[in-house]
Amino acid sequence: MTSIRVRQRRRATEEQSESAEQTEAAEQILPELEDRGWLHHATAFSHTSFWSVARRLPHLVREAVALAWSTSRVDTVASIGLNIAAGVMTTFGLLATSNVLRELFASGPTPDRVRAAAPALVLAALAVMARGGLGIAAGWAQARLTPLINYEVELRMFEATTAVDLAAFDDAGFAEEMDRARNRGVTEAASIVDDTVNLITGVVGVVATAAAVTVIQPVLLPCLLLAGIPQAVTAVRMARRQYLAMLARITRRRRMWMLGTLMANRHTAAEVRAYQMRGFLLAEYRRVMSIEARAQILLVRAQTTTRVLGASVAGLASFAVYAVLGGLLLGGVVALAAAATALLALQAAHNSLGTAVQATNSLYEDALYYQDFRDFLDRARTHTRAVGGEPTSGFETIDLDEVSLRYPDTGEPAVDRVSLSVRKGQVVALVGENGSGKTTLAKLIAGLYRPTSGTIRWDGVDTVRLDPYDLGAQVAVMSQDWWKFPFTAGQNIMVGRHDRSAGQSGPSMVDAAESAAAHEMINGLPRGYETLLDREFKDGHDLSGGQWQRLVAARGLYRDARLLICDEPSAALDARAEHALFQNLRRHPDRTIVLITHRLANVRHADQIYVMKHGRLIQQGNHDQLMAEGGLYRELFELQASGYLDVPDHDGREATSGVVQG
Ligand SMILES: Nc1ncnc2c1ncn2[C@@H]1O[C@H](COP(=O)(O)OP(=O)(O)OP(=O)(O)O)[C@@H](O)[C@H]1O
Repeated sequence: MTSIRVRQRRRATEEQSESAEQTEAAEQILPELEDRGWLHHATAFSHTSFWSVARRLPHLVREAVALAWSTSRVDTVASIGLNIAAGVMTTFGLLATSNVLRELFASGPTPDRVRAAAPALVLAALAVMARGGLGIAAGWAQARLTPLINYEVELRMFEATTAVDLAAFDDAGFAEEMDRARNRGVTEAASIVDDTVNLITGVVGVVATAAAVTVIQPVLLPCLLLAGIPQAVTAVRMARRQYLAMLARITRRRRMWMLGTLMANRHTAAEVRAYQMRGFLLAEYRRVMSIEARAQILLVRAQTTTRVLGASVAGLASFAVYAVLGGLLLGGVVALAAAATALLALQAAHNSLGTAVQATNSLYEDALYYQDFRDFLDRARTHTRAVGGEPTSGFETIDLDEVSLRYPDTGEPAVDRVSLSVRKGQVVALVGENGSGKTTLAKLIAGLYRPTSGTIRWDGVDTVRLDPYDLGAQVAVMSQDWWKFPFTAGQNIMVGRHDRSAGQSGPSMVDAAESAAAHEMINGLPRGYETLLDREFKDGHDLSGGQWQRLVAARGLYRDARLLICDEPSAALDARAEHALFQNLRRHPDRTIVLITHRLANVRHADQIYVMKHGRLIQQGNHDQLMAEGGLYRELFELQASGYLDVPDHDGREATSGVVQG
């Protein structure tokens, strides 16, 4: 027992010192944790001042109504119309109440006064009932709108995120805006409609009460306004503070979210354990969390101060209103019945004003978030290629002329003034050391990136002028960093050309899987092609890295495109699967292959090999020419071949792997 306790104590002490050390280390090595949110949002502050939002209020209301209208006309009309009708009932109710009080405060025997007040009493009761019923019906229509709007806006969001150019995702600002738009912007769309309907309800209530008060005694009207001002100012100030704090905190929150994902994720679980990263990650999380908690506490303190000030001023204003009313009563300006109704009206107005102020406040705050969503859509539009352009159904030659690409916020171009030609039916290889720009160049050829300078032409036509959809349809990319799509095995292949029509040519799903040495493997799965490939779902299954890569190859082949980009297509494949894949990637008159691989045996028979270094093309030719020429290609090839020299194959022949053959 004692030894267990000693061990536990020792472990706790070790954990503490470990965590303290790691916190210290994390503070030293992670300068990116500095709060840089302000930098990305320098422009966002232009739309957070009170007046800029106030000016936009009518526009926001219009936008909210338009959004609701486009989602459900009936519910929009019902939400607004029924609330207005409820407001009219409020006026009727107050006027009827005023009549009741006037009759009751009149002189004469009590039974006569009660009898005289009875019709007005019935009217007042009916008005109250009607107002209640209309309010409930309006609430129902309003509640029906919410889910419809949510789906509509989410759809707009994903229409934008899937349409933008790949390059947009290399821009940190874009990713951050997308997060903001997704996290709050989308959800606030339904809220701004809700807020708008509530605002209309509140305003109608105030107008209805004001109308009743004007009829009863116009002198009391300014009292209504006086009572509401402090309430409104406080609410608006608090909303703005909250939003500004949110902007300042967003970088930290993203960091926390990312750390949280690393710590609670099946995909990272093995590495986190293998490298014993737990302490490091927890210390990191604790560090960001403590900064975040401090920021939240500061916000709450500032908001409480604002609230205390607002409540004090509101108390004084109420006192002033009652004093004015008392003075008017004593001065004989208003009658007792009118004063009593005015008190009821003030109470009703206070409630309606409360609703309107609260709704304006929420609208103000939600609109700031919703604006993020709108800003994101605008920004996404600038990253989206225009639809249309010259149609294309293939190419004889693709020419790159002095093509460069520099990623955002980077010093050196990843691809630097590269000129080359790729002809239909050729097998072209891109070779070079890590980071030399092969993948970037392949993505340029595939049209996934647009060059920052230089031109890419398909049969002499600048690709900028070609229809991007048509162009994309001619290209298949077996990417180096593929994603494990959580679909069935069959769907994982079919998404390669999910829109293939019945009459369209191309290999069947099984043919594609066979060509990529994936068919047997898929058949061995519990439900064959129907097996769901995600362990996070019931009956889900996972594959090994090499099995996944076979599936990725099958998807690329199923796409049956004119231009096939293979970026390290066999990095995870065993020798047999690699051989089978390269047998199927053999030369085809209608298909051009751009192959990137570090296994140089696979490029020996390529028609043209381009050697890259630091983004530049430094050598080109076929294998024999490049070997004869000497230089980087020969150096890399010989280095790799030397690994096999002492291991002749069992027939004593020269060792080669499955290569792209003619
Ligand atoms: N999305 C990106 N944003 C910024 N820089 C990038 C991005 N992708 C790649 N780079 C940089 O561009 C350069 C070329 O990268 P690329 O992936 O094209 O090289 P590669 O030759 O394919 O490397 P490897 O053999 O390791 O796959 C590298 O310096 C890399 O750090």
